[in-house]
Amino acid sequence: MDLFHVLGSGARFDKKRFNDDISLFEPQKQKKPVKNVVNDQETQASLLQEIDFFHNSKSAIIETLGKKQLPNERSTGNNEDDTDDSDENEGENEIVDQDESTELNSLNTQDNVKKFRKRYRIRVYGTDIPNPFHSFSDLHNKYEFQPYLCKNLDSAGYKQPTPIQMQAIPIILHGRDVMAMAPTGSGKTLAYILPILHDLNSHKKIGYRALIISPTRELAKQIYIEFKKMCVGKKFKICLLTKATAATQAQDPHLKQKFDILISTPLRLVHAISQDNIDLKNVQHLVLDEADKLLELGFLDQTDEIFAACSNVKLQKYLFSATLPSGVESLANNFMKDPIRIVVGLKNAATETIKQQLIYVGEENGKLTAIRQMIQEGRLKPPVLIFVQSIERAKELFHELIYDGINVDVIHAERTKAQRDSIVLNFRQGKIWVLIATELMARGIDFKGVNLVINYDFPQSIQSYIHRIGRTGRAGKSGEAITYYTKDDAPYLKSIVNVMKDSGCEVPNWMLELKNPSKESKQQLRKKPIKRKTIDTRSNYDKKKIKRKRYEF
Ligand SMILES: Nc1ncnc2c1ncn2[C@@H]1O[C@H](COP(=O)(O)OP(=O)(O)OP(=O)(O)O)[C@@H](O)[C@H]1O
Repeated sequence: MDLFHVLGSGARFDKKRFNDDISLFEPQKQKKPVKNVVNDQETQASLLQEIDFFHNSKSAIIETLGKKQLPNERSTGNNEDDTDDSDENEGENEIVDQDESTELNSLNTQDNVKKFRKRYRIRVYGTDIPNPFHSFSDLHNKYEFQPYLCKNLDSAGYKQPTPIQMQAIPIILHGRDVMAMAPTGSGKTLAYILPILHDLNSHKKIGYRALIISPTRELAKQIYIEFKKMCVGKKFKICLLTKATAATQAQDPHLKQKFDILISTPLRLVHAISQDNIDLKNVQHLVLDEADKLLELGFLDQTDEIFAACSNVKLQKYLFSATLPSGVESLANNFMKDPIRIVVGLKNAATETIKQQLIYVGEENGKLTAIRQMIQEGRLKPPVLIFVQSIERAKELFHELIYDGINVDVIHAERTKAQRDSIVLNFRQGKIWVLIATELMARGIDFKGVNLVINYDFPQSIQSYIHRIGRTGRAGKSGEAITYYTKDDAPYLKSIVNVMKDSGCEVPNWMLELKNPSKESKQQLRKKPIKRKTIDTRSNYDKKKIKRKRYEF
């Protein structure tokens, strides 16, 4: 049976209309190369030069500096840069001539290091900053990475490090705290996994030595899988803290010593700490993935408790996110030790491979009309992620779209864990074409092939916008994001317009001339979403008719 039939069972499809999409799920056909959304050739060439981190380009092997000459590799100067936020994005578009690249890759002078960073749009702030590295083979040559790591990188198809990896890995290896901000889908996970595994060296029976905190269990699971992938050939013991694994460790105190790495959400971990089921005193590496989320009011107390439980004097802390607002950075400075800040690309900006659009839909029901039009015209190219602002609205939208003959599902915090796991898996495998989601799915989740993100409901903050649309356009691929707005959303439009402009999207002049929303109104929106009309476009007669029809089958 062809894969399309298996995946589409139970749904009504117009095979003619969705012919292009069906071919996506046919394994025997070679996928067409993804077209870059940037049309202008010159812009495309320069963008590719900057953002093509995932390209399998030929790399000049860095000159081997012999065995661990760690101190000599550092920059000699102090703060390479230390401007306030408004100036941080200046000079972003300067690109280093490609001819210079081979020379730069040797990174043997501070001038080359500076140019190298500029080329990869890496900015660093702090004192005594270690140099970046250029290719994964440098990790073996310079830092004596064990062969199993190089082998696993190769098996995963990771040929070239991404800019955040180039800079964060050496900094962590030099024992420093890090605050790292890099675009969505740019490989931040691997940027901390590799140096942690290298430093842990091998399995030891002394209890947890690395701890990774993630705001959602879906992301925690994804991180766990990535760790596992990089550990093949090594006997590290990794624990993804769940109700079940916490209970087992509670029953058998010896298990506390068995694991090297712990991955958890804050609430689950705080509960385990309070029950005395987890001992974090040997933790040397603490990662806050999606750090700005974990340092928001809702999570702050829990994060604080976790910090208190990590009492090892040698503890290194790492904050990673695509967005780190200035307030969060100041807060972080209070608990980090002489941290180095890394910013890749523009600060708090969207990934440049995403084509972003703002669409005015008038009233609330204009949104469904717009989606239905896309379905009818065959423009809704799966896989598609649709974000709404509440669980209630996710359910409502699901009950509308389920009757539109598309393979749709919905994910939110009220679904059971088993349902959530199976939805994520089915969406990854292409069994679900359109997934309606709440903010739960906005951060970190790596669905590689998402073609389109629709912000059905206007996001409540810039950070939310950047993370939501960042579910597409990952790992150098192109993607599309559409944000619907109504009259009620109009006062906040300019915030999104600014992000679009900064990430190189074309924006009409009238939008650029809009007024920025005030700080107060932004704060208000962040706290409370706009009140919206229920999503319900069908008459009772239609609903009964549809129900009857389904019953007849
Ligand atoms: N060096 C590399 N070469 C090729 N692909 C890579 C490399 N590093 C990571 N990837 C892939 O890039 C994708 C995105 O990585 P990751 O999920 O770590 O992004 P991220 O920066 O954490 O994004 P987000 O901010 O959305 O959490 C993943 O599919 C990962 O496997």
